Amino acid sequence: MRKELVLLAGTTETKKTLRSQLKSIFGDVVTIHSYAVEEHLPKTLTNQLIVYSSYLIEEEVKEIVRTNCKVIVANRTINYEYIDQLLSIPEGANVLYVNDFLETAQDSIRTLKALGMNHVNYFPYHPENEHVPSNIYAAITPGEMELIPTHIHRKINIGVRLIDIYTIFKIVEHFQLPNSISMEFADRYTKKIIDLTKKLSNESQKASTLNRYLKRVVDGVNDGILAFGKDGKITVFNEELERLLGISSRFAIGKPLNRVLNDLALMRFLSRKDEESNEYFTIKQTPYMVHRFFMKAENTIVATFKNVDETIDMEKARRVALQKKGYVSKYTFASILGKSRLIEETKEIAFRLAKTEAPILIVGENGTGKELFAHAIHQASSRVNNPFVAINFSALPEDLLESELFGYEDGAFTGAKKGGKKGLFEQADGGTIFLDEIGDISVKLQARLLRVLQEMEVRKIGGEKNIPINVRVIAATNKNLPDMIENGQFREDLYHRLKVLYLKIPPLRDRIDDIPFFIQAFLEQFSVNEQQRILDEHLLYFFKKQPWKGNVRELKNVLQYMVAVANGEPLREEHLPTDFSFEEKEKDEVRILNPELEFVLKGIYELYQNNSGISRLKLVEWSRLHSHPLTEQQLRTKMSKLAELGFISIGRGRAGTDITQKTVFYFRNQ
Ligand SMILES: Nc1ncnc2c1ncn2[C@@H]1O[C@H](COP(=O)(O)OP(=O)(O)OP(=O)(O)O)[C@@H](O)[C@H]1O
Repeated sequence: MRKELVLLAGTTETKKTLRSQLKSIFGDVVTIHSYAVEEHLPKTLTNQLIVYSSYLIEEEVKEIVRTNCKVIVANRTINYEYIDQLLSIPEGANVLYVNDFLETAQDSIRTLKALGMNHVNYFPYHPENEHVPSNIYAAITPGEMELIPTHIHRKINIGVRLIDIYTIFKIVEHFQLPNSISMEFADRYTKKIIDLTKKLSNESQKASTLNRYLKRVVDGVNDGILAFGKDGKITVFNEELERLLGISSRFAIGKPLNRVLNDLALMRFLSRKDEESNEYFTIKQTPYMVHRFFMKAENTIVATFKNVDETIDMEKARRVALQKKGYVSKYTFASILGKSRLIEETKEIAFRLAKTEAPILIVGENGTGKELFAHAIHQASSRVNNPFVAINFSALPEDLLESELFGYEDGAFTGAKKGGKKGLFEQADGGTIFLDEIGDISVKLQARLLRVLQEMEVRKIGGEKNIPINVRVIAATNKNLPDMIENGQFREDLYHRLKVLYLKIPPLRDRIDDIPFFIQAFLEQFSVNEQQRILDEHLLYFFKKQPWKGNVRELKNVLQYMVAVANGEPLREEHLPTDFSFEEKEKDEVRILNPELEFVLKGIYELYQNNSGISRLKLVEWSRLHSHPLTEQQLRTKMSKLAELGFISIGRGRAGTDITQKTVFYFRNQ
């Protein structure tokens, strides 16, 4: 399963740094392609997750980023690892902040101030800015050392600003990455923050504002965080830990661990000598995963406490809520039966399409399994943990469809539910919406649907604001949409929006090799005893000859019917449904057969039933035995007539002569 992300940055330096940051977080789970505007850009980017290093990039790349891409504009933050250098600048000094654009320089100054680094006066500087205030103590820059005016000697490189934790979470959410990745990242992030806290803990009074800021960050983390030195004295004890242990940080900080904690097992675990380990502990009836690691440089042990129930519950609650609404996909590729080359190929293609984000149009006759494929595609996609919402356009009246799809605001129309209603598009957010029987949708609704797909936004009926949505669209139809476009019944622009990717499900008659598998599977499901589980050869042969206009569904229904009427007996021809789609038509044609032809056909049918192979020589013999000898030549003429009437097929060479289902019906009805 390939997850890909395209990083677009302004400069090579930013590209490199952010790329390595992303790589360190996502490892091999997400493939990262990165480009810098100052180098070269790809021609177009379609259907991808794009991360802009800054909103300033947008203008420069908008020509190449297609609307079907999902764009995340990264929030950037000061690289914590370098920040302590700023503390060496004396209070009240003038500092030039150097960057390639005025906006990024101003932006960074804002971040620094927000971090509490406001003990100096900042002046933004970029290459087109001629004016450099006098009395500049130092120039700081996020990696743009060569842009610093030459007369300034004190240069501080604070490194390229990194992508912040919230942006990372957005990426994690987009790919629906497993919980463990976000947890691991949060842990690493926590570790960095603690690292910095430690670094600063011995700094002068000037650092106190920064420490206060960091305390806010450490406190804001959802896990309990504890740090203590080699001497056993606690140095970090965040708010979450206060809450979960019921001990105040004021009491804990500065005290030896054994005076604060009274859980012996936990104490022993925390004081272990190994570098890193995990263990579960129950604290006040709540299970926690405690992750402990050693920070060598600081000679400090750090432990994070994660509430296991909460993490699992959150995921469970989400799934239960989806299940309650029925918004989950039920089938995987394993549920799609069949061993024929055609179905194997179709599954293979579908599996590959599942890995992309683009809309898919599934085309196939009734009952071929289009819905089954839509479910399986969702299951194999990165959206598997999000809703799968299906709507059938042929099942609901027009006005209901509109409110179902888009929702409505309170009081949008008479009878509208109080408080309004979320539409299916909104409910499917983050997941997949399956638009079944798309060929049955009215022209008016087509226009509305088109707008939603173009903008990826919905507006509720009676609503005023557009709600952005993130859904993958899978549509299906048994209609010939190009013909409908020709006749003005279907919008061509909508067709192209839906048919970015295309999947054709073959009719059952084109994959008759699958019929025995289906029979076996369906009989296993329906039959009441062992003997019903095996279909006799003649019936199997007959089944293989059917045109199966209703495809797998029809086959399934026929078998279910036969089991019901057979009353526990083995299945026989007589149990076939009487209204079997083409039976009536066949009967009418059968009546025109003259006795001479019927005699020959009877011979052919008997040979077929005896499984002895059908040849003219055998028929000569058979006719003699039945007191009506015919010559080979006579048989040739009559057999061609029978073939013409569709009772038999005359193959060349080894293929030999065979009967058709018409013959089966002919004798069954006598
Ligand atoms: N390859 C398959 N393996 C197992 N069951 C199948 C397969 N194909 C179809 N079916 C079964 O046949 C029935 C019809 O399938 P499905 O509803 O997916 O078809 P469809 O093409 O969406 O039909 P329609 O166009 O009539 O809505 C279902 O009961 C489904 O389980």
